[in-house]
Amino acid sequence: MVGAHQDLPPTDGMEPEDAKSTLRTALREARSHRSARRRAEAQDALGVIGSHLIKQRGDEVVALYAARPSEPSTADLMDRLSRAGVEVLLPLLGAGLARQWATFKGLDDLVERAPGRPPEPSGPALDMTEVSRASLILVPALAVDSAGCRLGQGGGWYDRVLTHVRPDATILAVVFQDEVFDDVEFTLPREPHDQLVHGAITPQEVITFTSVRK
Ligand SMILES: Nc1nc2c(c(=O)[nH]1)N(C=O)[C@@H](CNc1ccc(C(=O)N[C@@H](CCC(=O)O)C(=O)O)cc1)CN2
Ligand SMILES: Nc1ncnc2c1ncn2[C@@H]1O[C@H](COP(=O)(O)OP(=O)(O)OP(=O)(O)O)[C@@H](O)[C@H]1O
Repeated sequence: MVGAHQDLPPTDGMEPEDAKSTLRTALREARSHRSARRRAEAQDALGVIGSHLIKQRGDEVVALYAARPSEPSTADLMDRLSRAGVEVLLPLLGAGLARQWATFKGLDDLVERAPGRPPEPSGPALDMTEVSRASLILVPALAVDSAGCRLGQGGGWYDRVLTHVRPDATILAVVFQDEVFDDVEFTLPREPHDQLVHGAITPQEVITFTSVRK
């Protein structure tokens, strides 16, 4: 089910790159208005929904991300998963924006290397191809549509990394509920390099996009 979504500015006739940039500005602006209380509630709810899903699926290795303050917080989910013995892989950017992973070892181990950068685990660094060990990949996104198109932060980090997932892995975008769009009403701009996702997880529900084939 795809419910009510937020209103976005018109992007008709724009090149996909420009349309993406216009939409990112609007979506980031909307995120900046979420109160601390709503963010905390979303963190708890995502922890409950995500850990239930993963227990049900029986995933042993899950790729996730450590959230920046404006993103749906995965702190509770990472903590629950690692306590349940699930290996959680997190992006490790290092000094540059390297595409590597490292295993989550606890919330205390995460460090924000510079203001605005995602918190990172201490390592050791694992090659980006290690994502092929994960049966579930939860990716950050600003928005997603029901055709599986995901709008990210614009660095192309995930588009490159997702080329290494195993063919039977499930990829879900992590978004707030009003960032899920029904593609009949609104399609996100798509470029040839964009990797499709199979569904979305929000603090309210897990949504499977039936039209996206593995
Ligand atoms: N939590 C999280 N981790 C992620 C991603 C993401 O979207 N979210 N990525 C998805 O691709 C990759 C890297 N994304 C990055 C996103 C921002 C900056 C960064 O340093 N941004 C700004 C600060 C802007 C701000 O204040 O908001 C900077 O350049 O200073 C670096 C990497 C991998 N890890
Ligand atoms: N597989 C790829 N190989 C080379 N360049 C790529 C690849 N995927 C994406 N890029 C480049 O990365 C840039 C950003 O892509 P895009 O706007 O789709 O990012 P995004 O998916 O929103 O960001 P992110 O994945 O970091 O959240 C583009 O300029 C694109 O050319």
